Amino acid sequence: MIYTVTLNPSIDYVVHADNVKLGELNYMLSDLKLPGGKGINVSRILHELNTDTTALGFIGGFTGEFITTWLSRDGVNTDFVNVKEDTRINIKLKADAETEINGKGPAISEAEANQLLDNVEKISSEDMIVLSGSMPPTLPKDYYEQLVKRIIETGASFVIDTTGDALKSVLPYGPLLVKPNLEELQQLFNVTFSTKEDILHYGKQLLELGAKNVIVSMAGEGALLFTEDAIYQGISPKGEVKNSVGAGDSMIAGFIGEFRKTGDVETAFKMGLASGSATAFSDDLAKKEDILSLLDKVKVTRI
Ligand SMILES: Nc1ncnc2c1ncn2[C@@H]1O[C@H](COP(=O)(O)OP(=O)(O)OP(=O)(O)O)[C@@H](O)[C@H]1O
Ligand SMILES: O=P(O)(O)OC[C@@]1(O)O[C@H](CO)[C@@H](O)[C@@H]1O
Repeated sequence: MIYTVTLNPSIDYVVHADNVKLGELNYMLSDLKLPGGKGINVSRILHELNTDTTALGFIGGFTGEFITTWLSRDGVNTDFVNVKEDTRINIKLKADAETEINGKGPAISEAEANQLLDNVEKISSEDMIVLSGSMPPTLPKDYYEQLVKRIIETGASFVIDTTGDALKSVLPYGPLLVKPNLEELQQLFNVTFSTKEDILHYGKQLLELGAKNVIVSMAGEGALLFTEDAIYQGISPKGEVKNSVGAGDSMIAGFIGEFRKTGDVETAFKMGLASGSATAFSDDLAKKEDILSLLDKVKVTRI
């Protein structure tokens, strides 16, 4: 089983509008409400690719109910800790450019936080767990590290997709995969990249700090995969971008789902690239047939 943990799920409110003017009344062209949050997106794609998955995390209120109803209707297993306050709503504005306004998230009580820590202890050494996204503000700063310590004790492997100190603090525990995008990698090391060599240097740094595999995702420019043996460059197919929200999560799902089946990083990377692009080319997350149809168009070379 691949578990995912979303500490801060969301309803993603996708709004299409033309010529948005701040300070004036604007009308939407169309809108769409989707279940969101990085781990939930990973579970949705894993399920789409017929991999067993259960989404864990905190869920609350009418917004939380929207998410659980949607996931159960789609057949995605969940085992959330119910919290008192409402799950957040994140705005994804599609106008001339893509603009995102993410909520902070609900307050999580100590008892609720402890319940999730206890729940992750129940997974087995055969399982894998993906920890993704931001933390609601009331959780202790070291909450990801607390989770990882419990996971390590079970013998399960873990993947983490978060940013800043929370990511840095768990690298020594040996995550199977981390996947910063370019901006997140620059922020992590407080640097600005000017050459490809810079990206290669800091990607390798993440391996040195403890990650077993690193993907640096670069949106339409594809991605780089760093393993202990080699570095691979992945080129994404071109297409019409409809909604790139969740492209990174889809990439993680494609990679780990395939890696668990084949143990082969190159095949897994291809599935990750195809899944990321297929989501960028869809309004919602990608469908299985879209992912598979892009597989032949993805190029991976060892550099
Ligand atoms: N415009 C695009 N065209 C083709 N493929 C894309 C595009 N945007 C994203 N992808 C694919 O998805 C992968 C992940 O995208 P990206 O680097 O934007 O991740 P991210 O910043 O983590 O995204 P998000 O936070 O929205 O999930 C890319 O490496 C690429 O394979
Ligand atoms: O605020 P976070 O937790 O960093 O990111 C949350 C989020 O932007 O990430 C997903 C896309 O990756 C969306 O479904 C969701 O709205």
